[in-house]
Amino acid sequence: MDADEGVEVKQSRIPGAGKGLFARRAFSPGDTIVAVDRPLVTELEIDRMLDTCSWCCQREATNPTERTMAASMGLPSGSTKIKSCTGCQRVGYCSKACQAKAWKREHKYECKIIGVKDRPDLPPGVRGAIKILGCLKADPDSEIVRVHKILNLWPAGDPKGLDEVSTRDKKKFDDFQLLGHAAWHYCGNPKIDGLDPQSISIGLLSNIMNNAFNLSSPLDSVNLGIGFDPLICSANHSCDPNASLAFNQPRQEIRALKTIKAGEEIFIQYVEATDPFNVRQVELKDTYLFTCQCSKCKKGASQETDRFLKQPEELGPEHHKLADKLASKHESRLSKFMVPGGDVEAQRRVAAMQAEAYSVLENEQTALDEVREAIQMCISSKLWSWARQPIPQLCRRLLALYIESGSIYQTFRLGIKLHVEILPALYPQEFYPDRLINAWVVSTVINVLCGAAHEELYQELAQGGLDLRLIYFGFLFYVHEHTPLMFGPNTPFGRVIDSTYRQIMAGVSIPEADIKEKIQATWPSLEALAHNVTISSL
Ligand SMILES: C[S@@+](CC[C@H](N)C(=O)[O-])C[C@H]1O[C@@H](n2cnc3c(N)ncnc32)[C@H](O)[C@@H]1O
Repeated sequence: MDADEGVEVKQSRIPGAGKGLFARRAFSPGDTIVAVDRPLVTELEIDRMLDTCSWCCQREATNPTERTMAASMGLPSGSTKIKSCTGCQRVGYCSKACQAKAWKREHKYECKIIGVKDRPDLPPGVRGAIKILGCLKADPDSEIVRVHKILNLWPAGDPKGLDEVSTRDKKKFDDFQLLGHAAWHYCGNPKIDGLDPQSISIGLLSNIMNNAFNLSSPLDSVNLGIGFDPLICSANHSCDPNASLAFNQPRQEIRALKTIKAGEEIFIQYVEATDPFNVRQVELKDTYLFTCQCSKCKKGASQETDRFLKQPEELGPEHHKLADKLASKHESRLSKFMVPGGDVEAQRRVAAMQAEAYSVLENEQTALDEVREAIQMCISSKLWSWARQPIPQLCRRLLALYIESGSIYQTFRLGIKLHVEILPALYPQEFYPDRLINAWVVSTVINVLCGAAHEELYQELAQGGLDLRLIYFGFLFYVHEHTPLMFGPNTPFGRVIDSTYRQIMAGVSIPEADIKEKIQATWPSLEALAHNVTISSL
């Protein structure tokens, strides 16, 4: 049975959620539920159009330091060369094969449009709509089915959907209308039998933009662009998802996180499912315009994700002044961060601290010190545990900033804390993408620490009972064992992990089982190291 024969689209059991994706057979954790060779629409961010392949979305590391580093690690970004299209010079490809596939499928419909001299770069949704309209204009008979599939999704597929967008977010609706018309206009106002141009242009744009998912690679921390596909996008959201998206450049998959029985609905997460109830609800409403009715949200703010270590009234008086100042700073959006339990004043104070921590997270340009201070503020209040959001997300941001600033030892320590203490508390599956990606990062950092330049540190850790080489094997085995379940073996990520594993194991004479036994023995030292990463030593 093909992967997408294992599912069907029908009415969701969540009230008001429209249609959803359902399993037609049972799936085990790690199984591929749906796979498409490439999402129907993949559009790069404007900043990525010249350094990333417009067909497979593989990025070229253009910065010389990053390129050397990526090449030494065997990462595709270290060997990729993007050549721009000689026609438009606005997009590029990593190979002739990708260019040929893109031309045949879509680029021939946009090349002249986006290539007009001095025309500003068009946003991803408009470029996606131009290509779809181009295909439809060139071949109405075969493309009409596909267009109907797109227009069948919420909001355009629901008689009240577009009205709802217009009522809930007029600005968004107006933007979609304008951009939809722009795409229609750029394509030469095609007339298509049976379809009203007005509704098809706004319908295409809104369905792409309302339902798009982010495209990123586990080997690259950069946001590449957006993807949209009628089948993948039929999956509804749950804050307790049983499946997850995996992008294998350009193959898009939905993989099972849990055991799924035949007949069960498939749910993915549109926003971070471990965020507190109010944060999830507001984000889903603001971005996707719906009130989440999933099984977890039905229980309100009473779940593990909402719990603090203490009641809001127990916030120490030394934090009151800061919290009151933050309450004024975040007054206009405090309701998004209101916390359960306690009296109103105490709730307000903790909500203000929560608002501050999330605003640091939301700002993509935040400096390293600000992220560290936000973590320190929450942990020192003794209300947040390390596994209570947004601490885990802030820790991952801090990790990325440590890497950027070349702080190898700090990256190593925080990466271990994430691996041992924080991520397992949030995501029970060992193959969960965030756990795998963190473990891969830690393994590469340990590899650097095992080099001659860090001999002193290596010896110091060895004296404390931590054999870094052994720990390196532990992380390598972990990623090698679990990557096939989330990303598959013959994929960009799977191939890098497998070739690293083979290269390393070729020079090892001790049987893998013996190494694993030794790794087991070092686990308590690793736990101690994770435990010793405190707010003062971050
Ligand atoms: C990507 S589409 C999913 C397919 C959609 N249900 C349909 O009928 O076309 C996203 C839309 O589905 C609905 N939806 C998804 N998850 C939901 C949930 N947990 N609760 C309520 N509505 C949901 C919302 O209208 C959302 O904007």
